[in-house]
Amino acid sequence: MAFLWRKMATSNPTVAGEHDDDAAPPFPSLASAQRATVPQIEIDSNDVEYGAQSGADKSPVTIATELSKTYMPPPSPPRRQSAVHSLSPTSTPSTGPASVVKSARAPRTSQANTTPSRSSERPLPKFNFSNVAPSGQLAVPTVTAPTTLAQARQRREKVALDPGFSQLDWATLKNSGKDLSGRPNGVPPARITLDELKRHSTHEDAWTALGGKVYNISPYLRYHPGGVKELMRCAGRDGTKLFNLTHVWVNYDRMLSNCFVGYLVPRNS
Ligand code: HEM
Repeated sequence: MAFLWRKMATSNPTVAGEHDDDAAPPFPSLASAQRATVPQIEIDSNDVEYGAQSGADKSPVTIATELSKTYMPPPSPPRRQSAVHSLSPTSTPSTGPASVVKSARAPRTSQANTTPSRSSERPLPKFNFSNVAPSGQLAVPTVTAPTTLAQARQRREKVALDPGFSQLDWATLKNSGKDLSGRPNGVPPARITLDELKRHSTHEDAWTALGGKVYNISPYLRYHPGGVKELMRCAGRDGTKLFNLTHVWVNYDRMLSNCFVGYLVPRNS
């Protein structure tokens, strides 16, 4: 190794010019600080081996290559021209911070026209129409019309209640504590037969039996979300089955507590 250095460092330029094999590598230069710091170790060339190959047998090109590997040139200073800068091909590179910010700005329209990566020039992604209905609308499940009378009856009709007759209004009226049963004050709940029940089947005087209890439903008629007509279907009779078929989840006993008239009893009791 040292032999090679000595050979290169002390070689006569004239001779080197004549014998290019002895030319020093272009870097570092002969007067460089790197060369000055290289330890000068006196080693006989016969003691130096590069693997199985002796240093004396190596070509100058190989030697220069290996030396340049040992002492690589310092990296070049980082350039201020970033990748963002390449978006603006006409701007000149600068090293100041302000220029960095400037170079990071989006290109002007005239300049951007020369940039092929603009989103407006990119081809639109292909849309998959397989999940679109033939009509052009999204294939959302549609509501099918009832096919049987039973289905039509099961579908509930929305009834527009008159102002002041909402469920909240009914709750307010009920919670007022007013007796809505129609019974004279102080009269205890009656024992009502089916014959008696049948005699109360008009809008102004409508009774129905639900779960063995008879209620005066006339005050509730206009509050019923299902409408007066539907509610009147159970007037003057036992409406338990019809009620449960319609909306078994409704707590009728609490809703109609003020409308309680009496208990339904067998005909001959
Ligand atoms: C006196 C007993 C009854 C009471 C206290 C009552 C009360 C109610 C209440 C609170 C609702 C709203 C429930 C909900 O939307 O989930 C309702 C809805 C309804 N009720 Fe009644 N109901 C009675 C009897 C009946 C009867 C006998 C029928 C007819 C057979 C009927 C037909 C309906 C219908 C069709 C709706 C649906 C209204 C809608 O969805 O807008 N109800 N009822």
